[in-house]
This record gives sequence, C-alpha cells and structure tokens, in this order.
Amino acid sequence: MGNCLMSLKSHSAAEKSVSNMYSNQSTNPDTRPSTYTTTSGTLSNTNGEGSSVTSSSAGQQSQSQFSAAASCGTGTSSMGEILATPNLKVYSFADLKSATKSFKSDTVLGVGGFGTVYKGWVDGDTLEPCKVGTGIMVAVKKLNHESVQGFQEWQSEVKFLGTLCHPNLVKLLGYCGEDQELVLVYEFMQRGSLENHLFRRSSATEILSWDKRLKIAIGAARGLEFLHSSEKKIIYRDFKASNILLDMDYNPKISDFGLAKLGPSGGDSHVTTRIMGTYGYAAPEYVATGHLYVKSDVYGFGVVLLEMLTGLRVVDMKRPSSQHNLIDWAKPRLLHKRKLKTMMDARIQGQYSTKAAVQAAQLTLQCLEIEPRNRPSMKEVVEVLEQVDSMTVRQ
Ligand SMILES: Nc1ncnc2c1ncn2[C@@H]1O[C@H](COP(=O)(O)OP(=O)(O)OP(=O)(O)O)[C@@H](O)[C@H]1O
Repeated sequence: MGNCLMSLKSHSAAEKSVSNMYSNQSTNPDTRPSTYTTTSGTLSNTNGEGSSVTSSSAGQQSQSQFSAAASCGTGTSSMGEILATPNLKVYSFADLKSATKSFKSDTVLGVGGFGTVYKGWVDGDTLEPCKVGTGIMVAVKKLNHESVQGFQEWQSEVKFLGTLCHPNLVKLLGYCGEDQELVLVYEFMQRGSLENHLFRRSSATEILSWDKRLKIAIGAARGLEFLHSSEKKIIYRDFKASNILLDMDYNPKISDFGLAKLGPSGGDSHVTTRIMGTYGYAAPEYVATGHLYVKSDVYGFGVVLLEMLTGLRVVDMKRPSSQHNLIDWAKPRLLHKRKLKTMMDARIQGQYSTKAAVQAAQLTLQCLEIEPRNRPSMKEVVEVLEQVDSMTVRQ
C-alpha cells in the first residue's frame, strides 16, 4: 500500500450517487460526488474527476458473448491496442462472493488505499466464477464503501483499463457495480508488486537481481510509452513501485488506473487538475501547480528507477533526516562514479558494469529534471534502458 495523497471528509453524496446508479438503470453519467476536503498527509482531494462509466455503458458485452481470449491478450501484439469499447465480464456480487470464499480473510492478497484485494477463482474460458481452487486464479479488488475516491477509481479503471491492451498493462477482466458494491476483477499477478520485492521481503520474495530490475524497468517503461503514444495521450499519474505488478516470469504490468487522465489536446502542453497521487512520486510541477504533463509520468518513472538502483524507498522517515527524501539526497550524488557506487543496492553488487550503472544513473537524473520539457520521453527512456541492458554480459 502506498502513501496515496487523498482522503475525504464527507462521502454521503457519493454513496447516494452510487446507489442511484445501480438501483435504477437510468443513470446520469454526470452524477458525481460533491465536495470534500483534505486532511494532512494528503496532497488534495477530488471533485468531478471521475469519468463517465456506468454499469450499462461499461458492460457492452453480454455475459454469454464473453470469451476470455477475445478480451485482450492472446492475439495482442507487443505494440498494444486500444479497443473501441471495454470488453469486460459483468459480475453480480453473488458471483464474486462465490469466487472468493465470501471474501474470506485467508484469500486476501493485499490492502490498498481504496480497498482490499482478494484471490478468486474463475473458469479460464468463460470467466464464470468456479469452485475455489479450480479454474484460473484472479485478483478481486473490493472497493471500500465509504470511499468517494474508490467510486471514481472504479469508474476510471473500467474506462481506461477496460479498453487498453498491452503486455505491460495488467488485464482488467471484469467488474461488478451492484448496489454499493464496487468490485474489479484482474488477471492474477503471481509475484505481487515490485514494492513487495524491493522493500517488504518475505520468505516468498527473492532479492531482485540487476537483470530482473532492468527487465522490470524496461517493461514498465514500455507500458508508459504505450499510454503516452496513444492518439489521446493518457497520463497515468500514479506511477510507483506498488503499482507495478509482476507475473511468474517477472514480466511487469502497470496496474491501478484509478487516477489516469486524458492528456492535453489542441496544442496545450498540460492539463490542469486536482492534485492527487503519492508523496515522493508526484512530479514537482504537478504538486506545486496542479499542471499535469505527460512528462509528469516520466518523473514518477525516475523515482522508481532510483528506488530500483538503490533498494531504498523514496520517502523513509526512519532514515537520518538528511536522507528522509531519497531524491534530495541522491540527486547530487548520482553524477559521481564513486558516490554512485556507494549508493547502489549492495544486494546486487557485482552484477553490473560501472558503465551500465552510470548510464542508468544519468537516465534517472534526466527523468528527475525539475523542468518537464528537460525530461526524456518514455520512448527515449526505453531506448536508453535497452542500451544499458545490452551492456550486461550474461553467462
Ligand atoms: N492483479 C493482482 N494480482 C496479484 N496481487 C495483486 C493484484 N492487484 C493487487 N494485488 C496485491 O494487492 C495489493 C494492494 O493493491 P492495490 O492496487 O489495492 O493498492 P496499492 O497500489 O498497493 O496502494 P494504493 O491503492 O494506495 O495505491 C498490492 O500491493 C498487491 O500485493
């Protein structure tokens, strides 16, 4: 779970709008939660940032028409594609209860800012819920009732992720929007999040080698590159280690499109929006002004790259005060070979050449440039990371 920069005081309006949406099918897509305020620890709030997805508009596909293969995936090229309409399975709440042992605590995979993620089981072809332990495993995110943000995250997830197909974006398989129960069903990512591997190691997680870190960085960069290069540029807005999930082979996939936003159009360089995201990862121009650039995602990517190189969290109040913020501490050191050596994660020492580390550090610095226009594009980031990868001699 990250330090998500949001909270709310009042949620009654949102609850009402959710229940209206599903109790009568004549939903007004513009029904949005109204005002709420921030508390400390929060960058800001939201009001009207949700997109207009409703149970009827999102679920164009009837259950009987659904085929898991048709959704997005088997035939999806490595370039990715954007579907005209979401191709998602619509679940009843009862379906998802039976797929998750009634959301029993022993099926919990993790807890996020907006809800709890459970392990569930569905048929691999039809995606119908099936007996626990049979079929394929899925991740079922049940959003908190009391969270207005959860409602907006749910809408945004269906709107964006429901249409996006790319090997480095987690696949949304279906959703439930029944009464006040908002649930999202995703492909299961066996190795959990990058954050767990870097910072919360257990017996089940292994230390990520240099090779694996590069593979994860390149894949995640390709996912962002895809979003940025789509016709309507999509700004992901919440790039962080806990939103990068890993499959069995450590292929990374970006998850959590709750804060994604369509990028600027008509020659504008940025969109202006309420400030949301996660402390440490959010770009300085966005935190200061609410101006969100495509390059604001590049900053977040630079933060994750720095975390991967050093094995340290971007913000950690347990470190000495001069090192609370990893970026402030690391930036002046990244250009010095000797200092860089001491900053690199000791657990991967000897696995990379100095040249590769220096190039990765320079790229990190460029991504962390204060001025958005001085940051590289994600296409350039992918190219540099591939060069770094080619420097690694593999036995
Ligand atoms: N598709 C998935 N497959 C396997 N595990 C998952 C999946 N999605 C989420 N999880 C697990 O559930 C945890 C919580 O995920 P969630 O997306 O709700 O929150 P988060 O990204 O960790 O935090 P926040 O919501 O504050 O940004 C993740 O850290 C991960 O361990």
